[in-house]
This record gives sequence, structure tokens and C-alpha cells, in this order.
Amino acid sequence: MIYTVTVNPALDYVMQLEKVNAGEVNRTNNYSFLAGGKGINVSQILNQLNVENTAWGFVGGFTGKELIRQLNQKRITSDFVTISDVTRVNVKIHAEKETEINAAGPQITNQEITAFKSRLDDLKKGDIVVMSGSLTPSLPTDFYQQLLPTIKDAGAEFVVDTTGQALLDTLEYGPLVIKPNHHELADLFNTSFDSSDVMLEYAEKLLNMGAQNVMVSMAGDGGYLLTKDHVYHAKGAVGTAVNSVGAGDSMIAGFVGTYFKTHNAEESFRMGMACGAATAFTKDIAVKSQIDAVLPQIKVEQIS
Ligand SMILES: Nc1ncnc2c1ncn2[C@@H]1O[C@H](COP(=O)(O)OP(=O)(O)OP(=O)(O)O)[C@@H](O)[C@H]1O
Ligand SMILES: O=P(O)(O)OC[C@@]1(O)O[C@H](CO)[C@@H](O)[C@@H]1O
Repeated sequence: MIYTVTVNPALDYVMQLEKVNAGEVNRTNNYSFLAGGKGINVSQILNQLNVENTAWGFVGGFTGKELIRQLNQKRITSDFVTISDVTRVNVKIHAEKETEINAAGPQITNQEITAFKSRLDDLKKGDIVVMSGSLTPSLPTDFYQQLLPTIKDAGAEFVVDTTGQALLDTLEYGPLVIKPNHHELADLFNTSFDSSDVMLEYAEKLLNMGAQNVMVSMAGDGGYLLTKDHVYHAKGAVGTAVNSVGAGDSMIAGFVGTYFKTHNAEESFRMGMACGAATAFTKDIAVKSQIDAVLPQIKVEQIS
């Protein structure tokens, strides 16, 4: 089983309009509330790939109820801890540019945290836990890291989709895969790259620090996969990008879902690239037909 963890989910209030005039009243008749949060996006893609998964996290209030209603409607299995505070709304403005305003998120009590941690008692060997997205202000900054010993003791694998020191702190526990984009990779080492060879040298450091696999994503410019044995490259799929929200989550879901079924990292990377592109080419998180349409375009080449 794959478990996704979204401790700070959101209703994404997506508003489309031609132009935003700052300081004025702007109007649109094109808007929707979509169940969001990075782990939930991963669950959505896993469902499209027919990979059994359960979404974990915290939800509360009227927004939390709507979120769960949408998950049920999409047949996403979930087992969230209900909190007394209210799940956030994140505003996504799609005009000439994409502007996102993400709220900090609700208060979570110690009792609610304990209820969440007891979910981990269900873990078994071979399970994969994918933890994605921001923490709420009331959670300790090492919250994900605190869960790792229990996950490893159960014989399960894990992925933490985060950046900076929080990501580096997970490496000693051997994440199944990490996926910095090329900017995040440079930031991790406080450097910049003047060639892809230099970039790959830094990505390799992450393998040596404990990651089992490293994917480096570069939006429309393709991506790399480093395993313990080989380095692979794939060009970006060609299409019209209409949305970047969730492309990274979709790439992780494609990798993890395929790895769960095949244990083949190269195939998993190919599916990851396809899922990321399919979501970039659509307004919402991609569905199966869109992923299937992109997949034949993704050619993975072993470069060493
Ligand atoms: N414009 C695009 N054209 C083709 N593929 C894309 C495009 N944008 C994203 N992708 C696909 O999605 C993957 C992840 O995108 P990206 O590198 O932007 O990750 P990210 O920065 O984590 O994304 P996010 O915007 O979700 O935070 C890429 O590796 C690629 O497969
Ligand atoms: O504030 P966080 O947790 O970093 O990101 C939350 C979020 O921006 O991530 C998803 C897209 O990746 C959206 O559905 C959601 O609103």
C-alpha cells in the first residue's frame, strides 16, 4: 500500500481571468474550489495509475468537509485525523501570470498529532509513505523527520517532498527517491551550475548522502534520474503548458506508483516525466487518458 501524507491540505480556489488590475475590483466567472495539497495531488495521480493508496493528514471545519466530499467523489481512499481548527484555502490566480497565495494553515493540537502518529501502526514491509507539502505553524519543523524511524522500523520506504535543510535531514534514513528541481538542487549546496555535468556532480552527492534515487526536474527542459548504478536523461514532452501547480507532485506520484508495481527505477522515471507533463498541459491534475497521451513521447536514455 502507498500512503500519502498531507498534513496541511487546502481547498485550492482557482480563479481564471485575462488580467489582474492590482488595487481594483477584478471579476471572473471562471473559478472553482479544488481539493489540493501536495500529498492529495499524489493520491489523485496514483488513483489514475490504478495504484492502491490511502491519503492521511489533518482536516477540519467546513473546508475540510468539502475536501473530504471531493476525495470521496474522486474515489480517493482517505483516513484523515479530524481537527478542531479549519483547513486552509489557497488562492491560485491564473491570469497573464500564475500567482499563488498559500495560507499558513490551521492549529493542530498535541492530541491530534498523537492520533495521526498512531496511523503509522498500520505500516507493513513494502509499503511506501509519501510526505509532501508545508507543515502548519503549530507542527514542529522536524515533524516529517520524527516519523522516519517508525516508518523504517516497519520495513516501509518513504519519500519526503521538501527542500533545503529539511530535505538534507531525511537523507540518512535512505529515501526511496528525492526530486529537487534544478534551482532547489543549486540552493541545497548554495551554488549555481554552469553545465549539466556540474549539476549531475551535485545530484550524485545526494546519492552518496543516502538517497536511493535522485530525480532532477527542469520543468519543460527535461530531467535526470540518478540511481546507484546509472544516470538517465529524458527530454521534456512537447505541449502547451497551462498550469504548473502539481507538476512536481505528479512526477513523484508517477515514479512512486510505478516503482511500487515494478521496482524498475528507469520505468518509474519515464512515468514520472509523463505524469508531470500531463499535469502541466492541463488545468487540473492530469487524468489517465492525458497521461497515456504523453507517455509515448518520453524517451529515457542511459547516459552512464
Ligand atoms: N512546460 C512543461 N513541459 C513539459 N513537461 C513539463 C513542463 N512543466 C513541468 N513538466 C513536467 O513536470 C515535471 C516536474 O516539473 P518541475 O520541474 O516544474 O517540478 P517542480 O518545480 O517540483 O514543479 P511544481 O511547479 O509542481 O512545484 C518535469 O520534470 C516535467 O516532466
Ligand atoms: O503550501 P504548500 O503545502 O507548500 O503547497 C500547497 C499547494 O500549493 O501545493 C499544491 C500544488 O503542488 C496545491 O494543491 C496546494 O495549494
